[in-house]
Amino acid sequence: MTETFTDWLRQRSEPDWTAVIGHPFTQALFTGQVPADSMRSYLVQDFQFVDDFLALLGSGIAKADRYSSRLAIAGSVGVVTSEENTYFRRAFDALGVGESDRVRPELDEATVAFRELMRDANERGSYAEVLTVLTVAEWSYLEWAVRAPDALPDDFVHSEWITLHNNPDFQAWVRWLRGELDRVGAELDERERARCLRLFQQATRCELDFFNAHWP
Ligand SMILES: Cc1ncc(CO)c(N)n1
Repeated sequence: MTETFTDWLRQRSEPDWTAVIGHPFTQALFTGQVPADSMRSYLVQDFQFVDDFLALLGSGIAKADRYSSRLAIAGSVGVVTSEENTYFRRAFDALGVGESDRVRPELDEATVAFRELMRDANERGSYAEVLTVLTVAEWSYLEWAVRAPDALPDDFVHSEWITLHNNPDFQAWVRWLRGELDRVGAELDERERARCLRLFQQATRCELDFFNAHWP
């Protein structure tokens, strides 16, 4: 038996996990058929998600048990604050998103739930628990994005959201996150492993609710 900790977590988060990575929102994204209103509301909410996600990456850097791990997480901070940040700016310009919706939009229920989960992990979670939430967010996004066909939609708002989550660097980052959680998970006792599982399941549910909130 060579089931890794992250495989174990994912398998026990079905059927939600599979519902996330094959969500109709992502299928429509592949053909550029997410209606502009849905794409706008999704990205406005996601920009707020990314703010808390960035804070959680900071928490991971602080809690990591070694320098090489801090470096790996810091590399991802670089992407979120550069490529991904400029994507949001350009997409908001293209979609006509006003200043207040960029800075302080009214938050959906799904965004609030995810925010609370991330803030809790940030403030009270162990390194393993922080990694668990980061892993769900990144691994699930890689898994839907790798399902994209070779021919991407013309509109960069759609196509770049796919390629941001399906490129060699992002694949390597997710591979690192899983390996790191497998490494740290091997040291956990049963109670701590169970806490990670509950968090993994809750975060997966949050991902599903997040897509559902922007899909009819
Ligand atoms: C809701 C959500 N989950 C995961 C990601 C990937 O970090 C994202 N951008 N948004």
